[in-house]
Amino acid sequence: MEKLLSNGHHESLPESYILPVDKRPGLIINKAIPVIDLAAHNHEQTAMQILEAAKEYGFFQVVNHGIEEEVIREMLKISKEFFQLPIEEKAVYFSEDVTKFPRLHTSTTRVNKLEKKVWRDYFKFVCHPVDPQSMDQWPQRPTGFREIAPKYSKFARELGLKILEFIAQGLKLDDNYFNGELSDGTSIVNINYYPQCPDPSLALGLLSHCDPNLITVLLPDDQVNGLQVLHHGDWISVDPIPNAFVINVGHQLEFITNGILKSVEHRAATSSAMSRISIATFIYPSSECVIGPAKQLIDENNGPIFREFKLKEFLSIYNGHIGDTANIMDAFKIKA
Ligand SMILES: O=C(O)CCC(=O)C(=O)O
Ligand SMILES: [Fe+2]
Repeated sequence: MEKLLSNGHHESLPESYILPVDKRPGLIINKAIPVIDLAAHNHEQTAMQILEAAKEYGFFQVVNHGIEEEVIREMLKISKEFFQLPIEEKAVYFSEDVTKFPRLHTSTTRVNKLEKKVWRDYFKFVCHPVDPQSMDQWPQRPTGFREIAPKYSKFARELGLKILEFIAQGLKLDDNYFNGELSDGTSIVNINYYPQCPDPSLALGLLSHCDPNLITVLLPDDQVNGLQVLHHGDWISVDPIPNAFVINVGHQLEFITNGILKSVEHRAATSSAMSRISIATFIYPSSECVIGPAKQLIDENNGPIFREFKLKEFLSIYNGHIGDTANIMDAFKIKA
């Protein structure tokens, strides 16, 4: 079993985590992603705010989203406690098989062509559809994991679907446009754990990437920041707002909106003072559905810029070009 970071003691940064100079976290620009109040009365205005943020930044935070604070607090708590379990207890979830869920893993050199590691352990599980039989493979410890994790992820997924409804309204599509097969694939929750890092200036918790799915609902640690988003060539840091969620556009939403919404590069920096948790809920289209620009967004002045495909084809290209967004998008562009 590859050594988990979360059970090690790290006095200095091992060579295998030291990134080449151009990949290291550098200058951060003092800008912020938009914050959107989901309880505001004027729904049409909220839809427009979401649309503008998703076009300009590919990212925004949402407040007054309706998910109870207690659920959020408990999910962050059990997530931290999970990574603090003794290695023997966690080892049963560790697997090299990427198709296995739930699955615990750490960074590997395999995931990027740099042959460098990133400062992160993670635990992944499927939150939709929930198969009651597979639940007995879920962690029994920390206490409450089996109750809190499904409850939290159901709410997080519903929040994602609600945002998709606003996006559909903003784009003048049918309100239910994203319901059904476009959002009904396997949803995955990824609990990221970034231990205290001996030298955050030389390493990253996650390299720059865009998410492969439709839309992501991210609960960042409320104690320490780490998420950074690329905006017109500048890296900006997302400062956590207690109880807020960060929403980001995945590759599939960029394809379906014919490039109107942007899937934007982001990464996770580490901290020398504290470990950090983030919990990402990824909503995916179903594996059978044909993905491509919405017909309603195409006219004689706006031709389709992406071709149609199925998720399996996308994922094989995405996984073969991890972090190389230009090449991934290019594989689906219609050439003039
Ligand atoms: O840790 C974070 O804030 C970012 C996580 C992320 O980008 C991901 O899991 O895809
Ligand atoms: Fe991501």
